[in-house]
Amino acid sequence: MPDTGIEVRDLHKEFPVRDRGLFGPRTTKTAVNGLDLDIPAGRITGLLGLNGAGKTTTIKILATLLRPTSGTVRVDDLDSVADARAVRRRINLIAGGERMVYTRMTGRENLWYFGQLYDVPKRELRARIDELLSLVGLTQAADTMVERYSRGMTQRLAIARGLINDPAYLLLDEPTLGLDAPIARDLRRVVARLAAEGTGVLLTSHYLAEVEELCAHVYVIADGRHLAAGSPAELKTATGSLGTVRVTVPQVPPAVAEVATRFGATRTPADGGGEILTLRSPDHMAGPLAAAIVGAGGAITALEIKEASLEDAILALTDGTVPGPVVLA
Ligand SMILES: Nc1ncnc2c1ncn2[C@@H]1O[C@H](COP(=O)(O)OP(=O)(O)OP(=O)(O)O)[C@@H](O)[C@H]1O
Repeated sequence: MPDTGIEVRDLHKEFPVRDRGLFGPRTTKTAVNGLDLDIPAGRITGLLGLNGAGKTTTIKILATLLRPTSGTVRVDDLDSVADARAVRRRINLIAGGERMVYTRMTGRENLWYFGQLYDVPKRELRARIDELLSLVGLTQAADTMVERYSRGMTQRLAIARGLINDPAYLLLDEPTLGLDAPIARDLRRVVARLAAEGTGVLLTSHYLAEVEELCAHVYVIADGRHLAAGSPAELKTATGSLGTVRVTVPQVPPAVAEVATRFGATRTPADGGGEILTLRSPDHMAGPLAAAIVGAGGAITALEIKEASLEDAILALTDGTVPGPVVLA
């Protein structure tokens, strides 16, 4: 089967809801409103948006847990509604914060059970379970009932469960939610390695640093609609998100004050004496500012550059500062 990726076209999902409580009039809530997404093999694709933007609904449709109201999802050219069984073999879902394993079974029993659900051949399954338990650091706790696991251990088991069928496509909905920093870092490494080996990954996360570290391409959605797409760097450029350059100087003679004014830098007293000149600007302005200060006879005691973050870009997009949709090449 060719690895053509996951192709989402004009996806819509409406939920029937009742306004004003149980006996109110029936209406519909549109959670996903015409999305197009491409999740190719071997790439980590991000899906970002504020609370209620439609991310979880989209991921659940891709995982075949929900049926779309209209539109199509094709996984390696298989239709996710008509060929749902075959699609399920090729995908898996890891959702942080949701109970995805059985507490009245051991870790190993859980993986055995889910492996059988995915039709993993028994002789392969035994070896794969050992491999996955070791990968998520649960070898010692393999035969302990999950109800005795800590939250982090349960989440690690959910990660192993998500990999049990060696999925071609991995859907990650807040996968590091509630994980300790070292375990979250290990998970990011595993995900990066899987993608490098050809797995297609879709990631939603509120930790934008994680998205920035992992994702080659990011879709930003709001109210179930497309708002912007591109690499984290492209999104930052498109929204004009600025970094911060901070230069500490021991004193500000008139020529240096004039440089600060010319660059539009703000001046604040530094803790250990002197002043800090702060410039909100693209990162590449640090060099010219420092050179101008030295050229004006000033001295520099510290120089700090903070790059623009993806968080700034997403905030700019979702608070309406940048009128969407933003079109990138
Ligand atoms: N079963 C449902 N019935 C009615 N409305 C729903 C249902 N599931 C989701 N919604 C609504 O659809 C919209 C999208 O929800 P969804 O959970 O997909 O958003 P999200 O982007 O994942 O948000 P979050 O970041 O908070 O997880 C929300 O307004 C939500 O209230």
